[in-house]
Amino acid sequence: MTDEPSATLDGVARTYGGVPVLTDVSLSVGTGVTAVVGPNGSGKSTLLGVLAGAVEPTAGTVRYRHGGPREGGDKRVGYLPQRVPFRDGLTARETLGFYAALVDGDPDAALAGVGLADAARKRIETLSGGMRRLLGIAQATLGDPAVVVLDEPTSGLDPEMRERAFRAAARAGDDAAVVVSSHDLDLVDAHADAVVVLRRGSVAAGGPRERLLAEHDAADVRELYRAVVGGSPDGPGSGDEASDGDADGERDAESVHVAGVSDR
Ligand SMILES: Nc1ncnc2c1ncn2[C@@H]1O[C@H](COP(=O)(O)OP(=O)(O)OP(=O)(O)O)[C@@H](O)[C@H]1O
Repeated sequence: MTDEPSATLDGVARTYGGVPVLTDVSLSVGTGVTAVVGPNGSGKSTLLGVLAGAVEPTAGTVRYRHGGPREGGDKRVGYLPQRVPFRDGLTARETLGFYAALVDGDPDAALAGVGLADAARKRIETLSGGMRRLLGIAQATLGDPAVVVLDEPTSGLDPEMRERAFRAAARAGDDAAVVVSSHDLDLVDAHADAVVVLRRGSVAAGGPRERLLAEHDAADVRELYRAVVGGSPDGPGSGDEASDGDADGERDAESVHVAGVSDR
């Protein structure tokens, strides 16, 4: 392992139709799991899209240690978008085989890695929502990527499947920089090495989880979130509007190195 970041964003901004969605985001991610949390609409998916090379920033730069998705790097960036259009009719193994052929990956190892080896012959349309998400995580980890970007891999899943999805993400984090957005603060608390709290498109707090908790005198990520954003992502005050005020602007645009490997 090394302290050198796997990916670094510097002054990244993104607007849609002139409306700012990300503003001056600077951060770096390294090996391990970095969780991106924040209210609905705070820019999590946009940030993950930028990291994955699927969304073009309107300002700023993204650098990858091993070369990025558009640079023909020696290690690609794996990406699980919020909605994955897997094709009905194919089995789980056939689906992964298709993606594996694109990146010279091992579909059986990827299936086993997310605990789906026994479901290899099941057709996509017979998989539960949770199994599809796990298959999506397997797809994103094919080909030994240096950076794995998972956009809300647990949304809509039951507690057991959520835990499995995060465990699979954490396993991938042994070798890669795994960046996962989530509203599930308890799982973030249990599995994330580093946390980025987004608020209105800016980094309100970010860094190794233990360090952030100590800095904000928080017992867990839920308390950290409350201290930085106000409310919780799944309760009253979860929206940006509801938490207007005290924290606004104070910590915006902080430049952070989020996945300190030495803090794992
Ligand atoms: N393609 C797009 N065109 C126009 N506006 C967009 C587009 N994508 C995102 N936005 C807007 O940008 C803002 C941030 O969206 P984003 O999906 O990044 O937030 P998020 O934190 O992931 O939200 P959620 O938690 O609800 O998934 C929202 O106001 C959204 O409506």
